[in-house]
Amino acid sequence: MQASRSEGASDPAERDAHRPDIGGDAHDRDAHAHDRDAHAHDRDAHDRHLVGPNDHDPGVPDAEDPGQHAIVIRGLRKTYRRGRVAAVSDLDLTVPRGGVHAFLGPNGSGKTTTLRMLLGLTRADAGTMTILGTPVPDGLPDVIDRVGAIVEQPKLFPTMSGRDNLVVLGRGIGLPRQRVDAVIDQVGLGPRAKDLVHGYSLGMRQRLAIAATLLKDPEVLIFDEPTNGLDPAGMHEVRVTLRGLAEAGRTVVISSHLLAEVQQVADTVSIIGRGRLLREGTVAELLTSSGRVQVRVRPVEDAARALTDAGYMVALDGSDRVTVSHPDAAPRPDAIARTLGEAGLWPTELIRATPSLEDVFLALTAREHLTATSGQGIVFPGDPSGAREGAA
Ligand SMILES: Nc1ncnc2c1ncn2[C@@H]1O[C@H](COP(=O)(O)OP(=O)(O)OP(=O)(O)O)[C@@H](O)[C@H]1O
Repeated sequence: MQASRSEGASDPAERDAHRPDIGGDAHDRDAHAHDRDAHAHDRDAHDRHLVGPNDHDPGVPDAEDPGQHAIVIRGLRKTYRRGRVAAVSDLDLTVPRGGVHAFLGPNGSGKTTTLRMLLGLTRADAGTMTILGTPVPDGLPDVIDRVGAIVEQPKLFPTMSGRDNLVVLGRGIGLPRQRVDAVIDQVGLGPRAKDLVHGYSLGMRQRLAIAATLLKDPEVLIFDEPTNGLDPAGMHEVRVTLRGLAEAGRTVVISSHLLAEVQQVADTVSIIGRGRLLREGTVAELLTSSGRVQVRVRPVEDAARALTDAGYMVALDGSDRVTVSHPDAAPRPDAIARTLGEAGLWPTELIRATPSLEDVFLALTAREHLTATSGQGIVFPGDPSGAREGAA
């Protein structure tokens, strides 16, 4: 594994101390040190947990054979500040082999913590994790050469050329120079490879970091927020690079909260909120199953009742419109019209609305947040799961 600054540190305490940007204030670091102590006490119990494939969920194919997936996580948990901050709570995650998988969640939802646990950079409190079928963190030495990752800002030497940076890294792990040229080509840095890194744009630096992870030709690539801080051109460069890597047969896992960006590059997605899985599937499935129909009808309350009685979910926004969704599949306008007609109600307008990934994400994560903080049933316009509570 290359290119992540922390990965060279083998002692867990030292690795955590290198964490530059999360919980970075002194207060948090102290709290974190306490956490480490507390966790050291129950490491035996923890190690018993992290020994192999999930055995709680026998019906799920990956539970039977995690080897058929790039990454399988079950029941993963991590708390900080002596249990007061739950960063990850019983998280389940399945990343298929091949393609780009986006790991999505709002700020603070536990993405980085999850990736760090997966890579052995911080310890889980409970749960099982496998990479390419190998239980981690115990089996990391067996699988580490098949994984490349960037979870923190990689260290590049700005006064050296991009190529020389890679030569130094390659030499350190005994790779021939030809391998450096190959990875430069793979990320499209060729024409600028001999320029000094301090003249590189952020997008070029990120592609250089990605090139460094490719030196050992890994099957699985894990990038935490790879387009963070990039301008649209930089994002485009990185997106093209990620797509190219996936098309060459690798599994690329990216964490992100840039939804429009992800929609253009990902094949599969998992969305988390407050450390829990909210939804996973292909981008196409997620968008199709989240389709809605907007119906203009009066009186809206009667329409909402008729539709919820028929198994639909309905959100009201105070106008004469209802937004209708269904738990299993996108609702059909003709079926909605029939249901309303049977109740003696006549819609004046039915518009099929296809959500963006951002709509799906916002609906899922907003509901998660507000339900957790208020404990009330809430109607979110367009949020299928919240809608029934409000309309019923
Ligand atoms: N070392 C730490 N000490 C204390 N709390 C922490 C530490 N690391 C993370 N947390 C807390 O755990 C939660 C999850 O953080 P994490 O960084 O994993 O989320 P994230 O989804 O990656 O967020 P972002 O998108 O902002 O990077 C947050 O509440 C965060 O403040």
